[in-house]
Amino acid sequence: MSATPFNSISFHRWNNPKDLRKKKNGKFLVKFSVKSGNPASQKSVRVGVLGASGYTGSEVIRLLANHPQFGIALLTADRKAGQPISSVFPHLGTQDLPDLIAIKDANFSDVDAVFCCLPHGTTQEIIKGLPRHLKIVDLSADFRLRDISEYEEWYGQPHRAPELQKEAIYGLTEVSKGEIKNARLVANPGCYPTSIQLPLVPLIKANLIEIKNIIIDAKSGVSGAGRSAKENLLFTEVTEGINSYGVTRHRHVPEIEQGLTDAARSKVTVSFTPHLIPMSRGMQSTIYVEMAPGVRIEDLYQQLKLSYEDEQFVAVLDNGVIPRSHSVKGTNYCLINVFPDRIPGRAIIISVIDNLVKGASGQALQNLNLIMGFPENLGLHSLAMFP
Ligand SMILES: NC(=O)C1=CN([C@@H]2O[C@H](COP(=O)(O)OP(=O)(O)OC[C@H]3O[C@@H](n4cnc5c(N)ncnc54)[C@H](OP(=O)(O)O)[C@@H]3O)[C@@H](O)[C@H]2O)C=CC1
Ligand SMILES: CC(=O)N[C@@H](CCC(=O)OP(=O)(O)O)C(=O)O
Repeated sequence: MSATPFNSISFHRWNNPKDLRKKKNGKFLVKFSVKSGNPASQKSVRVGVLGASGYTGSEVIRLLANHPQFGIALLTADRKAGQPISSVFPHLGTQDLPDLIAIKDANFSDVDAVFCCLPHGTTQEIIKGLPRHLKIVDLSADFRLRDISEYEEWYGQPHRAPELQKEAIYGLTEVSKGEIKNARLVANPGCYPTSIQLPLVPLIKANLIEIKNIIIDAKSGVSGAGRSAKENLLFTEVTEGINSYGVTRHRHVPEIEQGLTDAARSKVTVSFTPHLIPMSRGMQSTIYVEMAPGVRIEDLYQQLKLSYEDEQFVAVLDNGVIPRSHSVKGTNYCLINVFPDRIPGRAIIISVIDNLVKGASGQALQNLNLIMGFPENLGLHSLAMFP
């Protein structure tokens, strides 16, 4: 186990009422183990996090701190291999966690499942080399597109694991729960596609909106781009401004169209423009649609309410209430609402998520819960950090 900066400090845990009742020489005993967290030895499922030194990997670790069944047995990194996680992410230093190691040095025989939090492109090769007993939730884009020629077109490189692609289940939890439960390899959706498909899929399935002329204007916090250094992500480039990117050709377009086409059973195309905005996390998609003939805004609203009435993590807000990214910060929620456009027959849909939670690590945990046969909400109870 790693040495952390906290070792030298006297840390006290006060969370066990039984211990507070113990007395010695008339004084309460309140000093317990320095480290909290979830050593794998005390949990029923041993989990590895590949890419633990990145944003989504660290978010998986944060969420697992509250998980009653999943313990962390393995953490990997690339450039940061060899370091304790506390030196990469001091906020995780209170957890009793293994040090970061390179994937080539990992022993998977004591691991039941992995979260694969690695860059797309490299992930296919790495997953291809993992032992078959592992359940895998892949957060990258490498197994999301069923058609590998589409992958090659949008990601600019050949698919390196076409056989595994056939096995992968696209993990938009609320839409594919049944398949996810039986999956070995889940392709966790991208953050933009999550925020966009959750409102649109039920409306398209119910034939309430036209499948042409769908316009999506989306905005993401900067953590969406990962932790590695890039010029366009410097503070000076991002602060006090808004930057459109991927205009006309963002790689999430085929993923969004794949999900909407499945819902419509006929080809759907969308106009999609993402933007980088000066906040660390959070995402909003504002979606402009045409309602089908004779459909009213109340019909869209009622359909969404009905579709998600039994879902814990997707909520349709009260009539007229505008979803705000603040309300989902740090949580696995997607908040949605629909509004009548001033132009008759058109509607505006607003959907917000935290890109690192429902858009990545939270949904990944929701999916692994299902794969391992647990309630999907285990470890995902946190409320929003507001403001
Ligand atoms: N950020 C987000 O909001 C979302 C991200 N995703 C996807 O999730 C994946 C991870 O994203 P994110 O956490 O943001 O990325 P980061 O760049 O923050 O982290 C990448 C991680 O992968 C490791 N790594 C990089 N290259 C290699 C390699 N060749 N071999 C082994 N390990 C490697 C890094 O190690 P080291 O630090 O040591 O270099 C680091 O731990 C990506 O595919 C991303 O597209 C999906 C949805 C949302
Ligand atoms: C702000 C930002 O740069 N966001 C990323 C998307 C994050 C995500 O969902 O990435 P994956 O599809 O790789 O999983 C982007 O636009 O490429």
